[in-house]
Amino acid sequence: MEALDYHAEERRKAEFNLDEMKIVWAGSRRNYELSDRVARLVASDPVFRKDNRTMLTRKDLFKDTLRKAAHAWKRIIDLRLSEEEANMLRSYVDQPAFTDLHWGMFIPAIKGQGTSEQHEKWLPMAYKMQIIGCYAQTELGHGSNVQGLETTATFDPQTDEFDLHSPTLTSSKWWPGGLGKVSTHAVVYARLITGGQDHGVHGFIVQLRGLDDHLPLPGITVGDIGMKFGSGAYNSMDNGLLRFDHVRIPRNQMLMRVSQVTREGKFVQSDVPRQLVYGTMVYVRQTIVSDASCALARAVCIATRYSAVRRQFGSQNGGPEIQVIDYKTQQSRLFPLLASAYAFRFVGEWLKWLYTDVTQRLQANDFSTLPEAHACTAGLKSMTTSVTADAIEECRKLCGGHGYLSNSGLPELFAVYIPTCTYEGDNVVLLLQVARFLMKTVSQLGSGKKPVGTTAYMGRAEHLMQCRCEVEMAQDWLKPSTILEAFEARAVRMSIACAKSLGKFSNPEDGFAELSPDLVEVAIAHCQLIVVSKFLEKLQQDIPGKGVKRQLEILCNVYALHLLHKHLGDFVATGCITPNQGALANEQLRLLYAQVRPNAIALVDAFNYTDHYLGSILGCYDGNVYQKLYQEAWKDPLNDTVVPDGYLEYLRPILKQHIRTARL
Ligand SMILES: CCCCCCCCCC/C=C\C/C=C/C(=O)SCCNC(=O)CCNC(=O)[C@H](O)C(C)(C)COP(=O)(O)OP(=O)(O)OC[C@H]1O[C@@H](n2cnc3c(N)ncnc32)[C@H](O)[C@@H]1OP(=O)(O)O
Ligand SMILES: Cc1cc2nc3c(=O)[nH]c(=O)nc-3n(C[C@H](O)[C@H](O)[C@H](O)COP(=O)(O)OP(=O)(O)OC[C@H]3O[C@@H](n4cnc5c(N)ncnc54)[C@H](O)[C@@H]3O)c2cc1C
Repeated sequence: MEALDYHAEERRKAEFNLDEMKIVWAGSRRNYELSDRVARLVASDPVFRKDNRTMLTRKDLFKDTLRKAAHAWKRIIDLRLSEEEANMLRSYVDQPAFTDLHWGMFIPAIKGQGTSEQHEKWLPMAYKMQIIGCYAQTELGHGSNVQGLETTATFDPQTDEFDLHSPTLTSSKWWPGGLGKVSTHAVVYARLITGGQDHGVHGFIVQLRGLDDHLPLPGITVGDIGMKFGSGAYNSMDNGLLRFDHVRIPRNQMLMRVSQVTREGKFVQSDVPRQLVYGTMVYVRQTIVSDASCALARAVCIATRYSAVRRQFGSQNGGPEIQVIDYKTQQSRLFPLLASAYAFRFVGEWLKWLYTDVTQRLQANDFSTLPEAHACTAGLKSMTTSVTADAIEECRKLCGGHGYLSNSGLPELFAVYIPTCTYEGDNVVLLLQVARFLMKTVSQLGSGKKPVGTTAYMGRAEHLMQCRCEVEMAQDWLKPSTILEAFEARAVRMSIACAKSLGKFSNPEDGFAELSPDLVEVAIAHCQLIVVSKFLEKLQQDIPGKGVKRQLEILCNVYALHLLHKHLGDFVATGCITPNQGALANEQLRLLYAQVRPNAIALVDAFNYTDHYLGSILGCYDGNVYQKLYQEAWKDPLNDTVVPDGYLEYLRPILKQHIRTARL
């Protein structure tokens, strides 16, 4: 018997080859096959069930997380999964866990900041999970300002050890994931002090708990920081607190790739830039951009499928009502998000390439591209996560009342996702880093130093400052060079205007602080330009499959023109386009939405998400939403009994009070 599919008609409307689009989304046929296999493996395993987790108490949720992590590890070993497959498996399990920090930060910190001897000693144990580690940087009093950390690591030449100490309450480590209840070790960031001199913040490998009894080692106070936003969600993670009372570690546990302390206590700064101490954050920020496309795609998939099932108003002669996806307002809210998911996917792919390139250069002691890698990872992490967090909430609203039900999957997705705007660098703090980089680039324009990479367009500032947009008709906005020039001109004009305003301040730091809201806008304009330009570059590639490239062109235009419409004030105020050209862009945008419409369901099918991963009744593949909502309601614990617990104590006395009153 053929399976019921409420979206069958929608799927028939698609004008492109879905299988080929799935490959474009996955990045390659190999990636597609790997991720498809691993996603199905997770979806079919009852241990990885997650439909009940918002009902669990904190303790039960945490134990469930430990159980899933142990089971995932067993599957990884039994099936001899590669590191890449193992990462995929953990991400499809879709439950924040200590393993994210062990594999995602502890190991990368040792790899990036440790020496080869330190790699040999620590990495084999970490890879086998004989030790479990976390990344302990943030403190109660300082997160963004890493140079303000207070924990000290004082070298004692007598014993060849560091003495780790938390001198104040605010120096308590606070937030590290996996620290609270699980980690046996941590990479701890502390101020290095030798001979009474403070050498700034460095990383140290510190054992926290006994490997036999899991008890904190002497001098260490450790625990969980408490419940976080939402039910389920990030509460599966044991974000922790940590204090040191003169804890001793051997000298060779300082991560010594960037700087060293000799046996005599001499501090040696190598020719590696000190910013490499921040390298793990750069790595994770890069992964967060790709993850943003996944989270956004997930929310968009739910909202798109539901919008095709949901009908409201407009029934004629007793016929069906209108699918809400056919309302132009629904399209103008939903389709830019669909386009953004694809845009973030491609910029994420490019950022991964950039990161790999900078890593190879660093190994060869070429540090020239580090500032750009920092600016790109910081800026794109900030921009994509802010958009995604807002988009998840918009998708909830696009699903009307049912979007607010836990089983729509959207509330939990929102709750898990939003801290991404804060962790790995607060989004505003990161945009200010991008702005610094841009202002530095502008200040060097006259010096003969040619801007390269993502700021190469600034080298054409003279042209971009006075060019005029040539759009006369709506369809002129479909020309890639017209779009690109408008975004470049807007970014460079905003940058130069800010640089000029900064020049009016006698103290540049005062100027930077005063103008910081404008500088944030400049950074956003630059990041949007990067995303638009990488989408356009993607379209230069050979993309096989009937209609696939055409759909991507439509999505790219939607992405660019919706940004232009949203930030029309910037484009017009900087004289990049006229108000009339802005209106033509909006006209073209409406035409593009009509072209997306028949392909919308297939475009979200291309994400290839299993129903397990989506975790949403509204987004399920077959679209059988109402029956599933109805069945699911009866599974709620409140429906275990017809009359609720508490009726006799609390309800009945109120309901019966009129009898007593009447008797009085
Ligand atoms: C496939 C596997 C996937 C695994 C994924 C794992 C994902 C796991 C996710 C788990 C979930 C959550 C984990 C969360 C973890 C955390 O949150 S860890 C803590 C993160 N903390 C932060 O991000 C702090 C943010 N603050 C900073 O980064 C810095 O303090 C800040 C940059 C804001 C300022 O630093 P200063 O040293 O004061 O720098 P400044 O004076 O402004 O700049 C000096 C100079 O240095 C350059 N710079 C700064 N940062 C970097 C960098 N990271 N890399 C390179 N260069 C950097 C800066 O541009 C300046 O350069 P200039 O040329 O002198 O101007
Ligand atoms: C779920 C979660 C997981 C985490 N996991 C880890 C982990 O594993 N390891 C770890 O070490 N840390 C972790 N953290 C901590 C995280 O990295 C920090 O919270 C983050 O870097 C932000 O720092 P903060 O909390 O000090 O924010 P603050 O800097 O105090 O920010 C507060 C406000 O001040 C503003 N602000 C701050 N500085 C400036 C400035 N210079 N200019 C303008 N505005 C400014 C910010 O924009 C924000 O609005 C985690 C945090 C969360 C929420």
